[in-house]
Amino acid sequence: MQSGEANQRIARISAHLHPSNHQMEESSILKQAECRAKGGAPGFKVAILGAAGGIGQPLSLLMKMNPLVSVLHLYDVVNTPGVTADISHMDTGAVVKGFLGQQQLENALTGMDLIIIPAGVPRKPGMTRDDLFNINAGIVRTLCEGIAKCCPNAIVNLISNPVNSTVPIAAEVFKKAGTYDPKKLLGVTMLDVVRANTFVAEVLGVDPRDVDVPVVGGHAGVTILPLLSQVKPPCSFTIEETEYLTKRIQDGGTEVVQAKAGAGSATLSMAYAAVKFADACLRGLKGGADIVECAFVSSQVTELPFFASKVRLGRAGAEEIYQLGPLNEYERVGLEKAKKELVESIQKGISFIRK
Ligand SMILES: NC(=O)c1ccc[n+]([C@@H]2O[C@H](COP(=O)([O-])OP(=O)(O)OC[C@H]3O[C@@H](n4cnc5c(N)ncnc54)[C@H](O)[C@@H]3O)[C@@H](O)[C@H]2O)c1
Ligand SMILES: O=C(O)C[C@H](O)C(=O)O
Repeated sequence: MQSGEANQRIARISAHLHPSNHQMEESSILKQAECRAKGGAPGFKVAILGAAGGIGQPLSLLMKMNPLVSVLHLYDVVNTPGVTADISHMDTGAVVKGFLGQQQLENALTGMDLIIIPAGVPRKPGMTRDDLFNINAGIVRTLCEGIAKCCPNAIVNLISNPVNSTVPIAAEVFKKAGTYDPKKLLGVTMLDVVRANTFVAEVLGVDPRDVDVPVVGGHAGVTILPLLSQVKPPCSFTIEETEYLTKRIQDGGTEVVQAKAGAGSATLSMAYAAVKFADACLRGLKGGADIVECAFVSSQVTELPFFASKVRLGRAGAEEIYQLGPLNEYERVGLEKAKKELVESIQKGISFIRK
């Protein structure tokens, strides 16, 4: 080998092993990923925005393991070189590519089928999710402006809190850009369902994988409304069990925030829930039948413009939104409380963009 050629090779390997933030675009990691992506296995292209965070990292890991994903774009304003280098070594099919900072957002988004957004600050003890509004509303707006421009047909899974307001914010951004498709904007409430399945299974003494609890309304405190009268397999609860379960499911996020004592909110169970939901969206995109999950979507199930309920996921996104079904008296009272808070959170999100 000529010495010039050898030096170039060494330089390439060195860039691969030690990509600095500034080298993100040029590093050989990304060049290799591009090469493989061209000839890669068929599958969906997924971007995670906020990929270096507490949720973002385990979510990126789990999406790299998903056989439906062929290309995985990891975007954040910090630390994506390290996360990308690390995850790209996993011997699974998806080709991983990292993007750092606002100037690389458009490249991160272009061509994507599904965007998952866990970007934003988490709660500390004593805070409500609404206390995150001032910071996270602006982050979600910027990211959604990018989506409207670069991948207006992508399905969006929005995790950033307060979901009851960030989903209306995203809808308004898309409306303003003329790209809004209500079927494709889904607020992720899957963690409430995951928790509800777990806690109900504990009370019943059964395997949580055999339990299905619909959780409707929204994603904050009393807006989280588990429909315990509709649990599958059919079962009944005493009033004490109903009160215990409803409160535990509604306060599940706070339980984790307090246990983490200032170090953030749920990340690992959230990454699990986000992947469960994203996988359902991808199976829907692929044309799978009978894929039904709960999500916070544009809705006519109640008089509110957005509401979480069971939706059927298909090629177009949330293709069908199911009615709530028969509620008992306890749930009817809970529904009224949920709607009272939801209407304000939704309006706050809408006003943030329309103001
Ligand atoms: N929907 C749910 O069920 C649910 C569950 C848990 C957490 N959350 C919410 O998810 C969000 C993230 O939580 P976390 O624990 O991962 O927080 P985190 O602080 O650990 O990570 C957030 C990441 O977002 C990144 N970020 C900040 N601004 C950004 C921008 N403009 N563009 C791209 N990335 C940006 C940060 O750099 C960071 O890496 C919080 O708002 C939290 O409340 C929602
Ligand atoms: O509770 C939080 O702040 C995070 C998230 O919404 C959750 O439910 O865990």
